[in-house]
Amino acid sequence: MPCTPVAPPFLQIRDAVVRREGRPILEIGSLSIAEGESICLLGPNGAGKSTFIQLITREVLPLHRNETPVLFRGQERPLLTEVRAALGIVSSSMQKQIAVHLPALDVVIGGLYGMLGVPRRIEVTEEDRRRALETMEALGIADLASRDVMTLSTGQARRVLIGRALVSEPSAVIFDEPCTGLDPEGMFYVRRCMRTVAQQGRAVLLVSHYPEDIIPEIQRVLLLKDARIVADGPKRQLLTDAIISQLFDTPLQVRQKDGYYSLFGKY
Ligand SMILES: Nc1ncnc2c1ncn2[C@@H]1O[C@H](COP(=O)(O)OP(=O)(O)OP(=O)(O)O)[C@@H](O)[C@H]1O
Repeated sequence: MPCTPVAPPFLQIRDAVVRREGRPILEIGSLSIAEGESICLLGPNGAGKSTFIQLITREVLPLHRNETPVLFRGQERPLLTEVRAALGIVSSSMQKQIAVHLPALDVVIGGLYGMLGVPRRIEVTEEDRRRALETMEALGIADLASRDVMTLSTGQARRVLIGRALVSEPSAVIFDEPCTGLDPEGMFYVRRCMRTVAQQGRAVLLVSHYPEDIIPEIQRVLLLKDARIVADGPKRQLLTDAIISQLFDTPLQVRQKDGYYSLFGKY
């Protein structure tokens, strides 16, 4: 009987160590994320979350090993263009880089060219516009298309950035602390957009300090503390008072309702 080839993991990490100023700031023994799998990397400030993202995007390199520490779809030396095409990225720091008056649609179109806006040398096609508008429609933000991005609220601009990350149809989207700086309305819509991304069949790779960001579509949680993944498993097993209090070194209570989690201080 012919056997169906098994797809290699989207990401495989083995003995990856990143050192800065003489100390490890990230050490991952073994980790595998399947194609299409959504996860949340949860941890306190300084745990190594940004370094983890940069390891995936290949902006930082781990120490040399005989066996390549980071494999992308089974490849030891993938083309950077291939990695970037597969990954969309949304981060709050990106928003600070938007310092020009542009229609929100142009920011989304910029995602087709790996830029924040449309580069001058590029002639935008009708097809580009159609794709960008369709992406904005899917996220429920088509009404923002002609708005000057500098005049949008932080929450609206964050959703435009999600559109920018999605327009090139990546298979996975990294959400780097997507709700930082947002009011409850902004958080509501950003989390709803994350759900749309997951429901489109794309992997959501969420990095956050807050269990509140973990949308129901994410089942697997990785807890990062002091540069190491200290736990990796289903959220219902890891999002407990004892484990989360230990992760943040703070007395905390975790509550779950309708598939969402919330944190409360045990004052
Ligand atoms: N280039 C660098 N040189 C020295 N130390 C660094 C460098 N980059 C990061 N670090 C340190 O490595 C640790 C992990 O940093 P990282 O930014 O990955 O953490 P994080 O979990 O993303 O933090 P936060 O939640 O505050 O964004 C921190 O202690 C940070 O100060």
